[in-house]
Amino acid sequence: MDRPGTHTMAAAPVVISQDEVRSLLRYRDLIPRLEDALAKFSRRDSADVIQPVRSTVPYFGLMPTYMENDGVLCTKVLCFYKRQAGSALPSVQSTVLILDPEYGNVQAVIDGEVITGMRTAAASAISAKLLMPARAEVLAILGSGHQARSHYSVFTEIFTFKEVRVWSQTRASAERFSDWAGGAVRVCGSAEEAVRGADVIVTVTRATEPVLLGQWIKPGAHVAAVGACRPDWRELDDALMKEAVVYADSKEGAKAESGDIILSGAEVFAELGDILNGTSPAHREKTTVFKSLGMGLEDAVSAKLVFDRWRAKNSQT
Ligand SMILES: NC(=O)C1=CN([C@@H]2O[C@H](COP(=O)(O)OP(=O)(O)OC[C@H]3O[C@@H](n4cnc5c(N)ncnc54)[C@H](O)[C@@H]3O)[C@@H](O)[C@H]2O)C=CC1
Ligand SMILES: O=C(O)C1=NCCCC1
Repeated sequence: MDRPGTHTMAAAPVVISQDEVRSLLRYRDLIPRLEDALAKFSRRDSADVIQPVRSTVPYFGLMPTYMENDGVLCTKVLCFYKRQAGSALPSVQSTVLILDPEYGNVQAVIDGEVITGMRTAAASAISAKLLMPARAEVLAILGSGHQARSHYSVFTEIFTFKEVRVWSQTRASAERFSDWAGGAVRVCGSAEEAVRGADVIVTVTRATEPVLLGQWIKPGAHVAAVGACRPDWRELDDALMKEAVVYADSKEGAKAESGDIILSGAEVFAELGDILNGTSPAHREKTTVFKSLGMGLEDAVSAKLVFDRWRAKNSQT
């Protein structure tokens, strides 16, 4: 593409692999940037963030974000394809593109898997920082796949739990997860056993029917609900959705995509950004649910961090 007045070709995009993303992205850098971006999003100032609800056709989603004041133009493309039995591929495959906001050329093509794992877990960790009870001792994780691992990593990096429990569809997969975590995780035989008495519960399953029931939950617990991102899928039952104070990453996203919200008729009380802006209270003393759908904004912030680090590293050599 010719840049106005120069008649030179735009540089070819750089390709940043999954291993490079893993070496460049750190939760300690990502979390404060995500907090800042979520707060900006909730102020709804279009010069700060324009991020529509994900646009989808069967098996494919597009997640664009424009941050004029920060000079960020970005989109994630994601595909939900069936995996072959035994495949190590994730259920969702994604790529993040960074574009030059002035000229529109693609500057970087970045593998989306590590970004998706880390930014989703970081958003859940932010919800827990804001909403979990003051003395949180027990963490329960339902599900043992890709998101379970990133959630375990960030929750044990930034909080200190006395006990971490996992439940999964099969005992073997929960045991593999516990082995991966160095054996520090108690494998539970049922979801109920895992969540009874837990202070923080993370649901990271591909369930389409509720796996977490309100009757099992300790009053005041915090739930980060990450799966069930389709309008007819559930992870949480009506009792929990109606009893809890429900927060979301984006109210528009939650109302369009979350079966737990749409089918239970629960109200979204506030976004995480509203708490960060001080415009809505964090009801730590009550049972709370953070309904996470995932935002293009989170990918954009993560990808910018990766690209900035990549450029700094590669300009020195
Ligand atoms: N909120 C967000 O930003 C994001 C949400 N997701 C969602 O999070 C969930 C987990 O994603 P990954 O860890 O990448 O998937 P994964 O395929 O790696 O792991 C899924 C886990 O769910 C379990 N599972 C599958 N069906 C189940 C059922 N019927 N009942 C109970 N457990 C079941 C599997 O055994 C496995 O442990 C998915 O629903 C995915 O769509 C994924 C990325 C971002
Ligand atoms: O935000 C994402 O990325 C995803 N959200 C819902 C499920 C698929 C991936």
